[in-house]
Amino acid sequence: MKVLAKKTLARKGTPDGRAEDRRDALGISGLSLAVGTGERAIPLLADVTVRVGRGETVGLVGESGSGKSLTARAALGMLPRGARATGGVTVADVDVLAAGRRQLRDLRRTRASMIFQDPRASINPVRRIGDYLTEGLRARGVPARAAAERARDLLDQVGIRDPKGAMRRFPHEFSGGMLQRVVIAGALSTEPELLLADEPTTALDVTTQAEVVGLLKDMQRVHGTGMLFVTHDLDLAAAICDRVYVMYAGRIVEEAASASLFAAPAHPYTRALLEASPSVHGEKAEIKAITGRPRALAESPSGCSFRDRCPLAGDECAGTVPAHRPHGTSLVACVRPEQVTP
Ligand SMILES: Nc1ncnc2c1ncn2[C@@H]1O[C@H](COP(=O)(O)OP(=O)(O)OP(=O)(O)O)[C@@H](O)[C@H]1O
Repeated sequence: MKVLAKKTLARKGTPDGRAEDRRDALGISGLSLAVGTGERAIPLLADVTVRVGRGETVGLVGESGSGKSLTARAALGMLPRGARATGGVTVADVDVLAAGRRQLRDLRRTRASMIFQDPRASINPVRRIGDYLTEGLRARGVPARAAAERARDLLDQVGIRDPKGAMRRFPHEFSGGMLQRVVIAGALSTEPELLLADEPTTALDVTTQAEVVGLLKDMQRVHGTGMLFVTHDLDLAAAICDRVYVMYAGRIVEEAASASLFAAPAHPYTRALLEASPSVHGEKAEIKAITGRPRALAESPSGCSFRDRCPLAGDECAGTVPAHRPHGTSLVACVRPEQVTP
């Protein structure tokens, strides 16, 4: 991992107008990422700023390839091999981009946890659930007996029947939904400040999805953890998050409180996402697919990355990348948001 330059977070401020706060669970500030060098350099993220307050639930939403996972992983210092990063990333009071190996390992063990789409990919299949759950606690110096007691307690909290027996079982003995519950228990075992949930319900059936989302919210509330919830599903994000960041082609294009995002999207891409999704909030006359295909940052057009798919695009969208500006209660990177929400 190579860090080119670090901006001073305290000076930078955040898109929601607050000063960056060292006590935030997560502060990503002006993060840009690229792999390769010289003419072969491929930009992956550009000027991404995301903040998650303590105990807050924040959504990161966009189509496939928009850069959501890269952003979430950067919070743990997990950058693509050979990537160059500029900007700042802090988790609680840890400067992630400047952290050494050991500090990053400690951060991942105790202060920030990540849950992935497929629970089977996060658990070693030949280790017992009890070992998986007590590992982080033991690393924190909790004695074996107390760690086991805490693990059983957590299993109980996430709705696993017979926690004592479950500790002795192996991952293949659980269904996908039950195993994701175990992973959530593991992720919260050390009371981390930050939980990164990367499409945690996408691999589950609809009923189990709802249960796991409900459980995540409950657990997060009880433990006071800040959560970055990564999803391609804007309806789901708006339903469970306090605030949502919408990402397109490696950039944040809109940030808003969930309620206002739904009622008054300010970016044409946000509106297109809403029109393309079957709403959980009632009836929609028609589902409209977004024309064209999603772009990665490296292949996006100059100026506004969305302009080749945008029904409102004009000449002024081609020149420079639109800066974030307030519109209603949103912060939006579009030159004509009043045409999206008059
Ligand atoms: N190591 C890498 N080298 C080159 N390109 C990469 C690398 N890692 C990711 N990318 C590209 O960066 C873009 C963003 O990837 P990312 O995984 O963050 O997308 P995403 O929004 O999470 O999508 P999905 O929902 O499909 O997981 C994609 O176009 C991806 O191909």
